[in-house]
Amino acid sequence: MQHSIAIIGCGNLGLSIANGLIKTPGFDVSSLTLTKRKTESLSPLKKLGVAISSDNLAAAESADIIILAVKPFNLTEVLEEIKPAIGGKKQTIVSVATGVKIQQISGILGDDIPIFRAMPNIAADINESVTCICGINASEATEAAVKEIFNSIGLSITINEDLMEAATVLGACGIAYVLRFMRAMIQGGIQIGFDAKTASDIVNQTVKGAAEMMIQQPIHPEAAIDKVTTPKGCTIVGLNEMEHHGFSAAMVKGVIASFEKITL
Ligand SMILES: NC(=O)C1=CN([C@@H]2O[C@H](COP(=O)(O)OP(=O)(O)OC[C@H]3O[C@@H](n4cnc5c(N)ncnc54)[C@H](OP(=O)(O)O)[C@@H]3O)[C@@H](O)[C@H]2O)C=CC1
Ligand SMILES: O=C(O)[C@@H]1CCC=N1
Repeated sequence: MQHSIAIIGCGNLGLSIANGLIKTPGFDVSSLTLTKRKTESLSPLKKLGVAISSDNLAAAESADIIILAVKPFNLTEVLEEIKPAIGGKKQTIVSVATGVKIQQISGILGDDIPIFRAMPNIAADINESVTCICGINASEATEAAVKEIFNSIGLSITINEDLMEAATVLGACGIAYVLRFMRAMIQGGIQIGFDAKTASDIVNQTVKGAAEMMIQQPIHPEAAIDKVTTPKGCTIVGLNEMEHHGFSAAMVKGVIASFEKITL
């Protein structure tokens, strides 16, 4: 039986998760409730049969699995608001809030509640997220149900909670890093002669091909790069010029800066 799911705080990420769930073959849209305070932006989903509400407590009461997708600074008030609904039928809580520990959530809701942290990214919208997950107090069946949700919107990976901030950087911030890289490559493509649309088409498929190749043939990226870099050729000249300008160093330093922003 499909679990009923409430997504509380349906903004950028919550909506991506909702869209991914709705696109999942066999997903029963009537099992999904989405909340936010101003619900107008969710009206297209209402037409699909999804329940839309600004009543977090009622949404929590009616759901088996409650995904909390508000900003970290809104989480405490939302937890206090839904607390009366939690505990009786032992709903499962899944927080995607950056940097908020399970202990902070159980401190409000209770020590015996199944609580997960999940870190998806906005590619959930097209069922291509990666979602790192950790949790407490969950039965095998409950954990399987949570993983089923995130596997339906991409790939889920179970990790220890102490890696959750690193997972946020690599998977959730990571999609923005990749998009910035793509933008730069498109800009380069325009400078050497393509119109923006053609440059984007070439870059999109090139990045998709590189990612798909690493997924299907998981070798070290540098081993694949060796296959492209003709001695004295144009690829190595371009790569070396990028490194002279700090390409890899900039990426590593950016990853660390994001990590420090969450952890320090
Ligand atoms: N964006 C991303 O790529 C990622 C975000 N995250 C995390 O996900 C969470 C959401 O981020 P994001 O989607 O970007 O943020 P958004 O601001 O886009 O979404 C949060 C939503 O919560 C709603 N909201 C605020 N207060 C309440 C409330 N009391 N009750 C119900 N809804 C409320 C807001 O809508 P309204 O004002 O109408 O209520 C808003 O649309 C954050 O904790 C973030 O750290 C994690 C990974 C990736
Ligand atoms: O930038 C942020 O704070 C959130 C967390 C990961 C993605 N967006």
